[in-house]
Amino acid sequence: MSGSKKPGRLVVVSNRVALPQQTATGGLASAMRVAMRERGGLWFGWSGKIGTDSTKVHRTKDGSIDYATIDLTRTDHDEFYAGFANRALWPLLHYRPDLVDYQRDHLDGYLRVNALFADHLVELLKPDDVIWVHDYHLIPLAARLRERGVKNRIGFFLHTPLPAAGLLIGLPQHRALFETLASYDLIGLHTARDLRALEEYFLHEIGGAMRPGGRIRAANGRSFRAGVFPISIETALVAQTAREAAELEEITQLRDSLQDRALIIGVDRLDYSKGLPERFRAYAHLLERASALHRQITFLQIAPPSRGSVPEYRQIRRELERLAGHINGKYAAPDWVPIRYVNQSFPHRLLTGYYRTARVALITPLRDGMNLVAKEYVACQDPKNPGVLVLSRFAGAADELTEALLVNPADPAEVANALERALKMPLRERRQRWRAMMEVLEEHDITAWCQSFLQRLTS
Ligand SMILES: O=P(O)(O)OC[C@H]1O[C@H](O[C@H]2O[C@H](CO)[C@@H](O)[C@H](O)[C@H]2O)[C@H](O)[C@@H](O)[C@@H]1O
Ligand SMILES: O=c1ccn([C@@H]2O[C@H](COP(=O)(O)OP(=O)(O)O)[C@@H](O)[C@H]2O)c(=O)[nH]1
Repeated sequence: MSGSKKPGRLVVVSNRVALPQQTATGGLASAMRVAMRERGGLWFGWSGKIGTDSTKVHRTKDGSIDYATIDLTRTDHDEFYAGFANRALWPLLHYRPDLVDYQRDHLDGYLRVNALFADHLVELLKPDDVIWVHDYHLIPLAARLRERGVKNRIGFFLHTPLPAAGLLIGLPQHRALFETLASYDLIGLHTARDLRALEEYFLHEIGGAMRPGGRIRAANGRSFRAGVFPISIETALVAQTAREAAELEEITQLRDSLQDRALIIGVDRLDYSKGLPERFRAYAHLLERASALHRQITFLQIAPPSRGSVPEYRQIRRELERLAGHINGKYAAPDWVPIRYVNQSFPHRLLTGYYRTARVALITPLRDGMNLVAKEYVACQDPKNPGVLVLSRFAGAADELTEALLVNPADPAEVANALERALKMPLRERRQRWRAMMEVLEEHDITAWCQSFLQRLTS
């Protein structure tokens, strides 16, 4: 697209859509809501509802964003979302082949819903629209659109990690699925490791070839580009919201309830990829080892339930209830509860105040595409007295937030050591580390992310 030509309308397509007035507890929805607000355009996806008619498109508008959503039938929801996307692809992409439950009818449902999305989209598209498809739910969407004659630029962003080819090939029918990525013009990933995995897969499993300018040519002759685009947050606004949130009644209540104890915070969807049982065990390890810290600290874990129709998610919920009960039973005193475990989601504004109140954020996923909570925590700190981020080296965010205390989440002793170090860290070191991370987030915010992807897609 030439520099002087007005860019075409942006059409974002994702399974999860952040509809107006909804709390968006996932990173994709919260990030794309901000990106869409700035640029405007059409956002197409699932309404979040199960209905009997998926042929009807619901339209609504919020400022410059036009929303078009469809309900999913019970069968489509179970096979596409709860089935193939979240019981086969999600564990595979998060390095958990042991949890992959591949079922042929789930794959059929996944392909059917992708075709359904394509059927709806062709009715909504204009010739100069720039289409940006998001995440593992919609890998074959560009191929289905191309079959229907769509010639527009189509980009794809994968919000999860991408594991090495050796793992990807364990998925039955992997080639038929992943080869369709070649129908996109540009594929975005969070980290260099994810990009290497994509290249390796196409070169060694699909029989593709690298072309000048980082292009990858697939076996069918189509070529596409791929690049690293780490997603981010609206840094300045998040920081401002946190400053203002300090005055909210809920934040005062939290502060009063702490009685000068240092707050450690974790905020994660209740997902096995987030390493919550390992985190609870690491905290217990610290309590066991450092009795001087008893009554001095409080760990608040916010964990809104997620994907409750998938059995592994119900199981992790039971496991955490048991662990939290066990740890509190063992270490609590009449006037102190070591873990506050809350299965509820909170509006973003309130979260920013919680982050600012916390001396430490304990964010230890076993694998995570990015982890926006880590970035939000940093942006919310008081520059004069910032808290410390303890972060899993397996979150995409660790590639940029190198001044966090980086840990292997599977090692309770290592996490407990980092936690203790964070709690005792002198102000000077806290400030140095925070400043370095904040500079990264100020330069690479969500606007920069969105612009860099779309500029590459349209150039
Ligand atoms: O839509 P749900 O099934 O309720 O799940 C919520 C979202 O979870 C995942 O989020 C990812 O995207 C974030 C932003 O890029 C990233 O920081 C995080 O590491 C990822 O886990 C999922 O990829 C989304 O599709 C879901 O909407
Ligand atoms: O109660 C909650 C819990 C989480 N979030 C938001 O949900 C997003 C989670 O994104 P992240 O990338 O950390 O993980 P994901 O859930 O997408 O895997 C962040 O913007 C959080 O602020 C929220 O608004 N309320």
